[in-house]
Amino acid sequence: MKPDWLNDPVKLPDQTCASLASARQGQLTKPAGSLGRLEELAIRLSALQGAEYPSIEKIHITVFAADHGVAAAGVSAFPQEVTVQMVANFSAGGAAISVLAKHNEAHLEVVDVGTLREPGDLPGVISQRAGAGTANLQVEDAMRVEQLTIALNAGRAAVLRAKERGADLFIGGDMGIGNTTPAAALGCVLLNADPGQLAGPGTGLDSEGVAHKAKVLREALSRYDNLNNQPLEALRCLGGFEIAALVGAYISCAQLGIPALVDGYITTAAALVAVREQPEIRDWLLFSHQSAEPGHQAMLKSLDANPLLSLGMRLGEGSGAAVAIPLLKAACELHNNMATFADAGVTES
Ligand SMILES: O=C(O)c1ccc[n+]([C@@H]2O[C@H](COP(=O)([O-])O)[C@@H](O)[C@H]2O)c1
Ligand SMILES: Cc1cc2nc[nH]c2cc1C
Repeated sequence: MKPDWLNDPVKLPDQTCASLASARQGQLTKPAGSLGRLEELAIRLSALQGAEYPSIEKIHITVFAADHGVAAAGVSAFPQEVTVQMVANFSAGGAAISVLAKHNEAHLEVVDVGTLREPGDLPGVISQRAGAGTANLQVEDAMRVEQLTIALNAGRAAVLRAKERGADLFIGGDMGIGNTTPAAALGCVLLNADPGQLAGPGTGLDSEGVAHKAKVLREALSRYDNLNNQPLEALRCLGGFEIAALVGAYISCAQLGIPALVDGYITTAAALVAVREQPEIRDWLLFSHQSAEPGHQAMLKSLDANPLLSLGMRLGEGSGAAVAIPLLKAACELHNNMATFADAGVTES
C-alpha cells in the first residue's frame, strides 16, 4: 500500500562539516554573528551538503500541477480551467516561476500529477497522472490508495531526476485551482485547528467566500475521526495529487540528501504531512517565505519554521522559494570567499 521507499532511512546531516563551517564563520572578517541568519544558513547548508564550502549552483525546480474536485463547491476566486491554462503558460515560459527560474539559472520542469488536461505533449511537461482531478473532498475521500501511491511516486521521481542532475537545492511548487482548500483541511486535521483559523482567501475570495470555504471544510472534516495521527491517510482523504507529490518529494530529498526550500501555504501543508510521517526529515527543509494566506502562520509555528522573507506573496508555483534563492547564494558566497582575520591581517577583538 505505502510505496516501499517511504521507509528508507533519512540521511543524517554532517555534523563535522557543520562544526568546520561554524569555526570558519568565527574566523571571517566580521564581528561574530553580524551576518545574522546568513551565517546559520551557510552552516546548515554545509551540514546538509556534507561540504565545508556549500554551494547553490544547480537548482532543480519541479512544479506539480493537479485539479481538485472540491473546486465544484465554489471555493476559489478562479475557474478550474485555469490550472490547465497555467500548465501551458509554464510550458511557454510566461508564468512567474518560469521567469524566476530563468533569472536564477535554475532547471524548471512541470509534472502533471492529475489535471483535467487533454492527452498530448507539451514541452517541459512530464505526465505522471494519478487521475483527472481528485474527487470532491466535501462529500467523499479525495483519492484512492492507488492514486495516492502514484502521486507520492511522482514526487520521488522528480527528486531522483534532481539527484541525477547533481542538484544542490530542490524547490517544489504547486499549481491547482482550489488547492488552498485541501491544504487547509490537512492543516486542520494535523494541528487540531478549526477551519475558521486555517481557511483564507486563496486566489482572492471575499469574506463571504472564506466563510463558505470554512463551511465546506467543516462538512469534509465531520466525516473523519482520528486522522490526526495518520498523516498519509489524512492526505488520501483530504489532500490533492500535487500535495501528495510534494510529500513524496520532501521525504525523498531527506533520504537522498538534497536540501529542499519550501515555498508557501500549499507546500507547507505538504511539508507538515511529510514531517508528521517521518519527523527526521525536518532537518532537510528550509523555509523561504511567509505567505499572505493567514493560516500559513499556524502551520509554520507547528513546524518550528521561521521563513526568510515576508513579502505578502500568495502565488504558489514555488515562486516565493525562487525569490529567496539569492539569499542562499549570498550566504554561500560570503562563507566561501570572505577573508579570515589571519589572512587579511585584521585584529580580532
Ligand atoms: O502558496 C501560497 O501561499 C498560495 C496561496 C494562495 C493561492 N496560491 C495558489 O493559488 C491556487 C489556489 O488558490 P485557490 O483560491 O484556488 O484555492 C493554487 O494554484 C496555488 O498555487 C498559493
Ligand atoms: C492566474 C493564476 C496563476 C497561478 N499560479 C499559481 N496559482 C495560480 C492561480 C491563478 C488564478
